[in-house]
Amino acid sequence: MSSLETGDWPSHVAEGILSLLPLASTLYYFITSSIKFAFATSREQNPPPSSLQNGFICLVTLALIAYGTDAVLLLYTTFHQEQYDLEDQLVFSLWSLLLWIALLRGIRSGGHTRSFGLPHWGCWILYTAGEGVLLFCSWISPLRRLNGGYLALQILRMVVLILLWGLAALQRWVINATWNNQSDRGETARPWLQRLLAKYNNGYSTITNDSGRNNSTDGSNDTNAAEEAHGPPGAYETLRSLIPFVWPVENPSLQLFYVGVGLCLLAGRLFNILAPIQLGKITDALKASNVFPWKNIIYYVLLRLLNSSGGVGALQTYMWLPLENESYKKIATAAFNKVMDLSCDFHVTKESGKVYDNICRATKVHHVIQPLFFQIIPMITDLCLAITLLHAMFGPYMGLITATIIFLFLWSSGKTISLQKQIRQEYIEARKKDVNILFESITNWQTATYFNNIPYEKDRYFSAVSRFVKADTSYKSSFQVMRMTQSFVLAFGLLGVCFLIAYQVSVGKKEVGSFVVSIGYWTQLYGPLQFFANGFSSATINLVEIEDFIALVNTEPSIKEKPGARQFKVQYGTIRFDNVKFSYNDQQKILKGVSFEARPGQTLALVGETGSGKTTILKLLFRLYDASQGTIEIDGQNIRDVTLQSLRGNIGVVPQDPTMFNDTILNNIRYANFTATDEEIHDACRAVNLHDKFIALPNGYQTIVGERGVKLSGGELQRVAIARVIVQNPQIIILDEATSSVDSLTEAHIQKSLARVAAGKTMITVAHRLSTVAKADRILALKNGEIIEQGVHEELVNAGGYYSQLWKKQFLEHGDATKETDNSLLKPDAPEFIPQQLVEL
Ligand SMILES: Nc1ncnc2c1ncn2[C@@H]1O[C@H](COP(=O)(O)OP(=O)(O)OP(=O)(O)O)[C@@H](O)[C@H]1O
Repeated sequence: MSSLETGDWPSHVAEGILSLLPLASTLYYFITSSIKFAFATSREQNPPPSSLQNGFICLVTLALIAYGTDAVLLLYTTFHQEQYDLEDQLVFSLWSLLLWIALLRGIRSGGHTRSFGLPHWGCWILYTAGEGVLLFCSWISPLRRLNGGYLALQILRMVVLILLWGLAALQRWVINATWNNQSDRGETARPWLQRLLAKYNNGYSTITNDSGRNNSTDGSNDTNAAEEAHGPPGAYETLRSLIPFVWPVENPSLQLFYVGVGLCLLAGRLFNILAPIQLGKITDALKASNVFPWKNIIYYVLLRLLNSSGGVGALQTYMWLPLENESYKKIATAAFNKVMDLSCDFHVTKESGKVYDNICRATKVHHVIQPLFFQIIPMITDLCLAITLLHAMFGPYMGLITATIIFLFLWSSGKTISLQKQIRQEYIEARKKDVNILFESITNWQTATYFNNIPYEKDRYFSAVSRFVKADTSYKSSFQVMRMTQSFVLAFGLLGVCFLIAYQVSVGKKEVGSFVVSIGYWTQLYGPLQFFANGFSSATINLVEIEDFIALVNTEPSIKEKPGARQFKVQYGTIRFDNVKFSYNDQQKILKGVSFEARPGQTLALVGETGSGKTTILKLLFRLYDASQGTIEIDGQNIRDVTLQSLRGNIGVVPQDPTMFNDTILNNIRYANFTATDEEIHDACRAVNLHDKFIALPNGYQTIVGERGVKLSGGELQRVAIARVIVQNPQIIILDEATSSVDSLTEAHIQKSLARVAAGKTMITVAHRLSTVAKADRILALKNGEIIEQGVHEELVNAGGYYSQLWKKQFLEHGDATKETDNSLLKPDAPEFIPQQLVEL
């Protein structure tokens, strides 16, 4: 091979390619694989069929061998034939060898996030073009004519590249055909969110099918299997879902802040380039003469100041703060609103601790965005600039050393990051468990105490904390291992750089200032590289946490309003159930075709053995669930066609187990109607026999009722719940065992008051104590989800059927139950109460 001579343009072109091709390809590969690593999508995770993958591996290995042999031949020629002008070719071969090792590694890890794609194809394009031009130059230029061995290797590389293209085309064709053959394109083409939600189905989220019913139990195994096969959604998809929470769409001035942050980052990069050059100038000036380079020193210090946290750093933080706060506000409210909007099925399966933990972690979304903006993007820019500058200023060997160190660094960091991701997942699981047990045990303190299980709860929490601490330790240890490895790699690189520049200075090729400049750039590389792994890993790791939040906000409530749902207009309050069927899950049918009508001014009672479906009927009426078949109408309006807000606003519910906010009695009752006056609330409490009791308390109506109302007795809680409904004054009233914890005397009083409140309204009441419903206008007796008898009390007792059996049983157990409803049992001086609303009527 001939040395290059001036005036021979093919030689110049070849020289340029030899020096720029590996550099350009490395930069390209570095940038695209970093992006791909972070933003890998599920679809790209499909590995190519293994036979094709093996083909790629063989071809790339062949190219590797060609570059390796080329390098060995060049080294041999350099040292044995003492031909020292082959530096360009040698660096080209060694650098290419390094790059192709990285390409081979990427292909071998196919099937994971770094499966080959854009980074590889881009490099192949560059190399095909570069090697093609090199071959052409060798052919037309006598100065570049290659001897046999080199020519054979160059042709071999060209052939390998052409075959790679052929194989790549085949791979595209095979994969497209495979995808098209997956008739419904199965899980691969399914939006990642659905797959993600499917993953959470077992936990707390639901997916609605066409009928709007929860199908969380069906097919979860299938979706999990698919999830395993295709992996979790890519970070790109997660980040894309975050955009609405991070980008201030409706606030252009905040958008400008983003631009400002970007400009600060750019300025930072510029100062990073200028500072070492300035330092080199100072060193050269000091060495050259006795002149005091004060101007250079001031420029240098100024550059350092501008690039510190007191310069653009401060401005950047100042502009970032409102952006961070804005995204916090959006995320916190989005998560809370979503949890509040989700349907009953979510709330009965959720684990409060996990949901709470999830929302708390989601509000830290800026921990993902921050490293991305402040570390990863500047770091990639810094590294690219550093390689280019070092290569341009100190020659190809310097470029080769830098590239080698960066490859080694990325490889070792990549290994630990993927290991960490798994450890972090375990860490998150352990923390969720820990928080959940904490929540559960504290909430269920009473149960734990009644069953003397406080030591058990303590043990349970201790185990959870221990597991968390163990996971935390392995997580932090993995960080240390990563940092140590990185430090070794960087120290190794520094040694190479120092030797190289010191040699160049010692033989007079470079000025002393160059040594300072090179070390300056190298140390600048050191910082961003270390941040790279930390920032990158914390960003990718935080993304794992953010996925939970994304899953939550994308969970669809199973009970949804129809588009264009009307306002519910209650006229009379006629309720009609027509052949209603329902089940909570596929295993058990709860309602098997229930039909009835409740008319205004009437009280309809639902009785029957426990678990027969009474409460379920009330839940369907309130649209906590949707019937799987049949219709429910109120005044001729299907409850599915009206807005939830307007429907629920017209129905007053006293649930089986009412709960209160940890607030005053007054506020708890006013919760049902924020416009209610104190007097109306007092009247409602008189109706449930509580007024005297409340005013006798030291703080009267201002007494705090404790968490969930624990400071009130069961009977008092039920009565406050009835008072709420009285204050709400709805047209339809639902009472589910509303007076089960109340003594007979008080119950009789409440019944009397309720009868007045319910005048002209529709009331559905569920009761086990049949005396409570004996005076109902119609009684429906339920058994196994079916209405087996209906009529008024006397009819049903005389019929001698199911109701009659229940009645007799209670009669035998408790004596003449009817007597309990006898008004004579009321205190002779019991005040006759007429609620305010009735007075107005
Ligand atoms: N969220 C749920 N998920 C699954 N099954 C449920 C759910 N809620 C209730 N069930 C089941 O549905 C059946 C009917 O429950 P429902 O509460 O309607 O009975 P009930 O007649 O009101 O009983 P009780 O008189 O004891 O209150 C029961 O077997 C119950 O276990």
